[in-house]
This record gives sequence, C-alpha cells and structure tokens, in this order.
Amino acid sequence: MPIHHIASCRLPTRFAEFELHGFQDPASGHEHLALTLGDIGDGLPVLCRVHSECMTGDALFSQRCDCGAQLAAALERIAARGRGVVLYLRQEGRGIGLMNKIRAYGLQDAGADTVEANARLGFAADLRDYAMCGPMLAHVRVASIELMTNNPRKLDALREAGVVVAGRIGLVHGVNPHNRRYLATKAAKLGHLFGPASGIGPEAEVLP
Ligand SMILES: Nc1nc2c(ncn2[C@@H]2O[C@H](COP(=O)(O)OP(=O)(O)OP(=O)(O)O)[C@@H](O)[C@H]2O)c(=O)[nH]1
Ligand SMILES: [Zn+2]
Repeated sequence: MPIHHIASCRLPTRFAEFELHGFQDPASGHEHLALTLGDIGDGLPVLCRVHSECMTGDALFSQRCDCGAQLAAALERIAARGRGVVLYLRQEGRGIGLMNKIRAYGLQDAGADTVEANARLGFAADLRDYAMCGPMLAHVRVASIELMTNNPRKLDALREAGVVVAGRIGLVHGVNPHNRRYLATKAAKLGHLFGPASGIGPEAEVLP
C-alpha cells in the first residue's frame, strides 16, 4: 500500500525532543504520524509503540481506558533509552471512528461491554488495519521493532503486514477503578495480556 510522507519537523515534548513525521494514506485520506528519537537506522531492533488514536484518552484525560497512560509511558521509555519510534495511527475507536466510539460508550454506560457494544452497532470487535506501518517504518529507516503492547494479536497483524517484530514488551499503565472492567474484557475477549501482578485477566495472580 503506498503511503505518502508529507512533512517532518522537530517536536520538543516533556519527555524528549522527537522528530515528527506526517504521512497521508491516499486511499483513506487518513493522516498518520511517526515520532522518532535517536539513531534508529542502524539495523538493530528499535523500541516501538504502535498507538491507535484515542481522542478521549490521549487528549481529554479519560479514565475509561488506558490509552493516555500507555502513550505517556511509551514516550518516557523511549526517551530513557534515547532511541525509539511511536507510530500514531488515526484509527479511532479500533477503527469505528470517534462518533461511533461515543455511541459504543453510551451502550457501555447502559451495561454492555466493549465487544458487545461494537456488535450492537454492527461492527466487528476490532477493525484496525496495520498495512501503513511497514512503509512508515521503512521511511524512518527502522528495520525491526521491539513492540510495546499487551495485545499479542497486534504482533500477528504487524507481522502479517510485513513488519519484522523482534519481540514484545508489556505496557501495563493507567489501571484505575473506571477501566478495570474494560481491561478485564480485553483480557477475556480480545486476548490482551496484563501480567500476573496486574490483577487483570487469566494470568493474574490468585491472591490468598
Ligand atoms: N470501539 C471501541 N474502541 C475503543 C473502546 N475503548 C477504547 N477504544 C479504542 O481502542 C483503541 C486502543 O485499543 P486497545 O484495545 O485499548 O489496545 P491495543 O492497541 O489493542 O493494545 P495495546 O497495544 O496493549 O494498547 C483506540 O483506538 C481507542 O480509541 C471501546 O470501548 N470501543
Ligand atoms: Zn483509549
């Protein structure tokens, strides 16, 4: 799939000064971003976050999900290493869009879980596509990635899209009373791994 690089600039943040690269997918019109730091073109695996847009969590401090905390933690870890890349993909609401995500949240307020709400709106649980990631990583000269994610299916999807994934690093952040049920549903229905210490999902420690 062709993806067009549009422009790049410096992006100073509270974590580090990144390079920001803007891309456009001509087929969908979606604009995607890559934030890069350090020498990532040396052929060695690069610490990477493939982050799906979450307006409510990333920009509006929502505690319904873990997205904002995961994004901050990923940037912090990359800054600590002095080397890495974040792909910020404009696939809001796992691909159903912001208005439909708000509809889905309304259904969740009335008792549905995240997967049931999507189904009631006529959508599959996850409509995301990762085809743009290979060309975006190639543009910033990343040969392979160590992916920060709790979602093993994201690893499979990226590999199917031709990305070389050297390994997975868990990214459990932002667990709070408002998103515990949501995270438990992701563990039960979407295969997410939160680790034994999280208290969430089948690998959670059974406390005496
Ligand atoms: N449809 C829908 N999308 C949601 C909901 N909550 C969060 N999202 C979206 O889900 C996407 C993030 O996906 P997650 O399932 O949280 O996590 P992931 O990217 O699969 O896995 P990680 O890499 O571990 O974060 C973002 O695009 C959010 O906007 C929800 O209840 N319904
Ligand atoms: Zn979110």
